[in-house]
Amino acid sequence: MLPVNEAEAIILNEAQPMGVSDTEIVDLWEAVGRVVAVPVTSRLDFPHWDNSAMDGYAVRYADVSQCSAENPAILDIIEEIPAGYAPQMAIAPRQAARILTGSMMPSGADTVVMQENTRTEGSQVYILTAPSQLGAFVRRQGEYYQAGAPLLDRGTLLSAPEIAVLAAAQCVQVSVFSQVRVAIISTGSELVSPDRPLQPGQIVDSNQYALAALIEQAGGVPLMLGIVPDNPQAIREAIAEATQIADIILSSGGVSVGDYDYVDSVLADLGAKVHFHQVAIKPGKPLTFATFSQSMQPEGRSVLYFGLPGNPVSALVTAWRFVVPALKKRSGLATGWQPKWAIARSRQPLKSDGRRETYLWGQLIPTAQESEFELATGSHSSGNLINLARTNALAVLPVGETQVKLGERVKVLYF
Ligand SMILES: Nc1nc2c(c(=O)[nH]1)N[C@H]1C(S)=C(S)[C@@H](COP(=O)(O)OP(=O)(O)OC[C@H]3O[C@@H](n4cnc5c(N)ncnc54)[C@H](O)[C@@H]3O)O[C@H]1N2
Ligand code: MOO
Ligand SMILES: [Mg+2]
Repeated sequence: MLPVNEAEAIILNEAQPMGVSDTEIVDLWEAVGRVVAVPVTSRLDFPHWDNSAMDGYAVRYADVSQCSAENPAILDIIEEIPAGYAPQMAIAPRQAARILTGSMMPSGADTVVMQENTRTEGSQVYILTAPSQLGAFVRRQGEYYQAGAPLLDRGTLLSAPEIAVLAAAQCVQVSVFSQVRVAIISTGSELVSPDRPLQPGQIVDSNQYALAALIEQAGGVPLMLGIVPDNPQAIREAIAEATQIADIILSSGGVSVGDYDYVDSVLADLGAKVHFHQVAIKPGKPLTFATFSQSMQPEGRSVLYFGLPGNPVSALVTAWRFVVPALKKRSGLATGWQPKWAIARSRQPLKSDGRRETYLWGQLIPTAQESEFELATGSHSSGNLINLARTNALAVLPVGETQVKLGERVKVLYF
């Protein structure tokens, strides 16, 4: 059986990032969660002009550098500069302007004295403390960013901080990679959608919803293709349709050794390259990974096919472990697409048969010292999805390791 890290290497090698032909322009307010496709520069310096970092007085350093409370510098206030106002007058020797935080510096002035270090009398200001240096409390034009320099690189994920940067730079439209489209197919003649009454022997198709939610959270667009019965022709049609509309295809069920497990044979029929169909992972051993190369994909990329096992926990665990990193890499992210790992102390003893890399679900709990792992209570059967609720992490026991004792460290995959 293929070790997990080898399966991961095969998948990530096939998950080639989006390229120049997969880009679109979106408005800034629609750009959150998207990935920068064309590096962004701005024509504006940041700050846009010299401005004050304090409420106080704009002065000439030479006038105030020697002053003190006993020997104040006395300056004429010639103008008041509130925020949003362009100064009209130049500051000459022994003059100052009243200035407020963020306001534009007047010409002639080079330093700001904070209000707390001054006293005013009529139209004069007494500077009681010499500024620490020339330029004190002045935010210089271009100090943080100079027009034309790279602002955001290709592959940057746009979240609140990056959106703030783009807004400040007046980039109201941004070129981003298209979102990865992920077709989701549930195979199984026993399945009914959650809105249908359940007949004896039927099972609710929870995988379609679980996987769609996961794809959406990972930044992809789920295309819910519904339930397909265990019938080779129906499965073939569904997969063939999916290859025309999706970058990644997920099916669940029908990949084990049962009489009605048709996914692998249909993939072979459709000319897919099947890279593997079993991985030494628990849960999730019957996992098929294939690629379609004769597709509508630009730049020679292939459509990735994941035949996930039908058991609800197996489907979700294998999607977390293998599908999400592949989707994120495919989406064009330059960094941060890899699985996230932590080391945590286990609050319970953990057990495995040691034969497959074993994933136990629970919660990663950050503490001020060391993170801790709280195992979900109840059965860790791959059919029990009920205790998956409120979990955010999987503790991993490698092949050959049969236990982690209470309080020992364990490697954790977290989301
Ligand atoms: N003789 C063997 N039997 C099984 C093996 C094996 O190695 N030898 N592997 C077991 C393991 S491990 C798993 S996992 C399952 C995987 O089976 P399939 O991928 O073929 O899935 P199905 O047989 O179609 O279904 C399994 C189970 O999951 C339920 N299911 C399926 N789809 C959904 C869905 N969309 N939503 C909710 N639940 C779903 C299905 O009803 C079954 O209960 O095979 C073992 N057997
Ligand atoms: O490994 Mo299966 O995926 O346990 O239930
Ligand atoms: Mg089966």
